[in-house]
Amino acid sequence: MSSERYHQHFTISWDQLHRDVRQLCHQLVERDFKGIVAITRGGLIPAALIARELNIRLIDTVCIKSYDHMDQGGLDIMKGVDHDGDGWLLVDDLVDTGKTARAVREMLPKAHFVTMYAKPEGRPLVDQYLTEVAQQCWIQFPWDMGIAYVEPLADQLKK
Ligand SMILES: O=P(O)(O)OC[C@H]1O[C@H](OP(=O)(O)OP(=O)(O)O)[C@H](O)[C@@H]1O
Ligand SMILES: O=c1[nH]c(=O)c2nc[nH]c2[nH]1
Ligand SMILES: [Mg+2]
Repeated sequence: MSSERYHQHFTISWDQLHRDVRQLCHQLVERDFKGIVAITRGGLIPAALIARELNIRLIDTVCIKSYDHMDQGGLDIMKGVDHDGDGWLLVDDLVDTGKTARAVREMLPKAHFVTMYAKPEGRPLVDQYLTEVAQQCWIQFPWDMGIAYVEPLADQLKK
């Protein structure tokens, strides 16, 4: 699937992400997890912050790739885990079409699956998420951005 389906950007700063993780953790803190399984690479960042909030030290990964920037290709699963997820917290940054989530759910059917952000197509595949984002929005994460100079509007208009 190609990038043409994304018509808007939903930009998330490091501050916003950190606040969102803490908010999601309020809904998780009463539960007792054996550990976290992070879905690389996007899930690693929220997983590290969640681990700090919930005081979890045991962290494993499912290593999987679906997108080349905005273009979705075939799923490439490089590493799985050797259990069904019972008692584990499964973390990804977002669910979009649900293709990644579906594959990981098959591997870990008993895990409690959370994402920070969820688009409508993929939302039914996760147990919990914090914020819903429109399907046509590309979520722009802070690790994919940098601080850059922006020309004053008046100068831009002179061109
Ligand atoms: O619901 P889907 O349509 O499957 O999309 C969601 C997945 O896509 C992104 O990962 P990506 O494959 O881009 O790899 P990355 O985490 O290494 O950036 C994102 O981190 C999710 O894992
Ligand atoms: O950074 C990202 N933003 C998105 O909206 C998205 N959807 C799938 N994969 C994604 N990666
Ligand atoms: Mg990912």
